[in-house]
Amino acid sequence: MGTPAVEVTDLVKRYGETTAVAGLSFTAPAGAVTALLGPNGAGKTSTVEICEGFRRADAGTVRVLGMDPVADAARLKPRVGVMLQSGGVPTGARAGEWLRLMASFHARPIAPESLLERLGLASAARTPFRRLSGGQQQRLSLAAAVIGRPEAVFLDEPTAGLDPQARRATWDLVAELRDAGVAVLLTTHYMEEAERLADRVVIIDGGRVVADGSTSELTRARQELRFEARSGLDAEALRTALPEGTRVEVRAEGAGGRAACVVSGDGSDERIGPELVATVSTWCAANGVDPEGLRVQRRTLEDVFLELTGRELREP
Ligand SMILES: Nc1ncnc2c1ncn2[C@@H]1O[C@H](COP(=O)(O)OP(=O)(O)OP(=O)(O)O)[C@@H](O)[C@H]1O
Repeated sequence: MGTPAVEVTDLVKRYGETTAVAGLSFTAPAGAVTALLGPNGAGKTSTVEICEGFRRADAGTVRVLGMDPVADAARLKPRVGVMLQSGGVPTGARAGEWLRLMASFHARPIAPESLLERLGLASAARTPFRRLSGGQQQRLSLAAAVIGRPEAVFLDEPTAGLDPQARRATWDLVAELRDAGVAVLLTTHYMEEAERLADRVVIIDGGRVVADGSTSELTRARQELRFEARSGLDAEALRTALPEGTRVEVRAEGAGGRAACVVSGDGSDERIGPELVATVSTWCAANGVDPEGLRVQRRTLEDVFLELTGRELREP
């Protein structure tokens, strides 16, 4: 692989007393989706806005397509697409007119009508920005970011608050950009979004990278056995019935006072075999536990985040 499309090294950003970004490094290659995943306030937007040239770093370096986002802004502009969390479209601009205007700035734009169609905005083409719904505004900002066929695209929370259909349309468009060789850098606090869409996930917490890799590298493709049960499940008793080193974790689940039980191996073996499933089932039967939804599944990025930071990725 050649020079990464985006290269962030030891980035620091402070706002007065707050250190939003505390020495962050990662790269985003061309032809790949790189997701900055982290809870609210982790420093994702600050990082992306520095890459976009909208904010200056206090320390560290950022290179986009080999250039400095601030010093080389004029040269970068036609080659980079930016979708801001706040929209960035004048409130009176009509959706279709705005996209046609954006297209006119580029040598080889995507046809505005086809983008409106793709993103479910065709019927809103004549509607002023301020009268669009939040989700429509977001999709218009996405369309404006990609219309010039950029080499690198920055998308800040591209699907926050979108309905499932609009989210899927966004994901399909992002996957197409990636397949066309574009470097896509997006921020998200949706674990599913990072898992489904990203080739590379950079998990950020408190302005630092806590993990970086593909989803399967981060989860180490490790399996877990999970089930739900009435609260009061005796995790210790279950543990003693299982092979030595097997981990049993019981997490309180909000609804109905039920508990989620997670059984995982000792780290030497990443798979959950049928013997272990049988032993857990037998123990449940003998102890009057109804293991609802008993299943073997791969560890999720949510689990990885919890393990690394001791906190949930999602806000309660
Ligand atoms: N302009 C600003 N002035 C002061 N503090 C700021 C400013 N922008 C961000 N912060 C603070 O910096 C920290 C990181 O914010 P940032 O928006 O970069 O995180 P984030 O991961 O993108 O979160 P979110 O998903 O909520 O946007 C937060 O504590 C935030 O309150």
